Amino acid sequence: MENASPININHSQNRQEYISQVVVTAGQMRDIEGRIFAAGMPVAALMEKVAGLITLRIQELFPLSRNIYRVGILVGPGHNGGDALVVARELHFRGYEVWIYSPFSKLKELTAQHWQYAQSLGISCYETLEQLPNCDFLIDGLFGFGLERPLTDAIASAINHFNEWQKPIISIDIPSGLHTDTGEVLGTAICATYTLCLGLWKLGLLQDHALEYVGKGELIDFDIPFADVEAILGNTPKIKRITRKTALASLPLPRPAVTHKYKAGHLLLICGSRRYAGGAILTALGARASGVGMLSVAVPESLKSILVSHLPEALIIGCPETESGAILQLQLPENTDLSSFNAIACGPGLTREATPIVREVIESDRTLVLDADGLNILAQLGTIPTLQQRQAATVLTPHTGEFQRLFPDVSDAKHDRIQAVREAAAQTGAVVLLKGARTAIANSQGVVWINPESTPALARGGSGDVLTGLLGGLLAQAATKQLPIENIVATAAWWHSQAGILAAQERTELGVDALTLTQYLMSAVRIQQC
Ligand SMILES: NC(=O)C1=CN([C@@H]2O[C@H](COP(=O)(O)OP(=O)(O)OC[C@H]3O[C@@H](n4cnc5c(N)ncnc54)[C@H](O)[C@@H]3O)[C@@H](O)[C@H]2O)[C@@H](O)CC1
Ligand SMILES: [K+]
Repeated sequence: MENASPININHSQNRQEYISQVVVTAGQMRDIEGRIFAAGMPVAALMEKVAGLITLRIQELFPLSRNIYRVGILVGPGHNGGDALVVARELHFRGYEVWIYSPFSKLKELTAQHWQYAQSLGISCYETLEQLPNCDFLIDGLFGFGLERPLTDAIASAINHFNEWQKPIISIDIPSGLHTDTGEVLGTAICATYTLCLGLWKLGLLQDHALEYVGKGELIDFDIPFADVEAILGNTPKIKRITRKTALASLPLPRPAVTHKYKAGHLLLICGSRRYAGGAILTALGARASGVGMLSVAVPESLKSILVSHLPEALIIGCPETESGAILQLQLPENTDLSSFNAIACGPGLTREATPIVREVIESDRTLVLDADGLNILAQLGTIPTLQQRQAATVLTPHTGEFQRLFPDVSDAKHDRIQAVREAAAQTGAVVLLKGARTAIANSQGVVWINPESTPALARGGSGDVLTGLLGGLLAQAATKQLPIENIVATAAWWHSQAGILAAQERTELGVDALTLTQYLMSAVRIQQC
């Protein structure tokens, strides 16, 4: 996975990979576009090119060979509307039955010219909703990255009206009504079936609250020169989408021909309580799937036999326990201390009684993953600032609730998850993985990875425990390598999601319990490697 070194974008075979990683804000896109225009590309020519590509994609999605399609085109005042008008004209020439709707009295100059030309071609144009004909699908060119303020009531009710039609909607660049950076709904928004994002992925499309509006997101590459992207984003873009290629690059595959179990990493899991025995098993099964060379699992003594029966290959360490069955004290085998391990993952199922254990692992000099009760205890201890002083990497893996308890004073994680996870990483010096439909991972230098593909099938108890084990196992194996920690965390998030997607394909979204998920981890990687 590229991070420390710049992505080599000078080879054409790398273009697609690079383009699929880059994520931009509205401001960055405007600056990139500004450079292209300043270099001499006419605005109208670029609009023609982009709209031509959109038209081709629409023809693939709704081929005339199958049907005679009637298309409604929604046109806004800016260049998003201009794109839509060029698409309207092209679809009209290709034989689609097209009508245009635009309620705006004032259009940008280029958009107004296209409107006038469309009218001259005899395409029906409407300014009000009342007499609109029926259609088979709609194209949304109301607003793109130029939407900067909440919608007026009139536009909002028009958008609601079209959503109620329940026809497929193809949004150009971004569903109208969404904020390009935060994905926030600015009043109301088009519920798209497809979003054809232009040139580079817009950040808002990767924010959780945008997902129900985006539909299937696709990128339309219109040959933005690398130099212009680099000039605005720098050599290494700070916010990136995890791709298959970047994720596979941080996997410990292939294994060296000559190795032994201790060279393949030694992970210590600290998890479980009498109340939450299952969490310990799931965490350990996640770790098993990582291929880690040696797995030790510290659990309360009363859980030892059940862990042994599920994981005969692991070293199960039974620890003294409290009256209610939480780990009272870490009791490692003779000649072993925390520095004997390459990485430690601590938290699932511990209960909040295990406070001294969490304190102890934070004080260790080992790469540390804190999850679940590990995070709740951390929030109670109020030791977040001390994480900066740790001698090894720390990874925190909160869901939104845990995040809010841990970081009450950072930006609202519900409003802008990317900003929130960045602030949390800067505050702690840790790599922070904020779980969600689009899990986001940040390091303290502001590098962010976003997992662009997942499944709601993973929204189930125990799924996070599997991730913690898997991540711990990958970190233990990477201990001797020079890979950035956030890249390994991104790989774990991607792998976990891919297993969920595969399991959901075979078993439906209802069939992916956490134990089943562990059984799909290996096949998910095997399929992705092919
Ligand atoms: N980035 C690029 O390189 C390209 C961009 N193009 C298109 O251009 C779009 C951006 O164009 P624009 O900058 O003109 O912006 P938009 O078309 O997104 O809309 C901006 C217009 O809407 C108005 N507006 C903003 N908020 C409003 C609100 N709440 N209610 C009513 N009106 C509001 C603004 O005053 C402005 O007139 C992109 O999304 C894309 O579709 C393409 O044409 C060509 C290539
Ligand atoms: K749009």
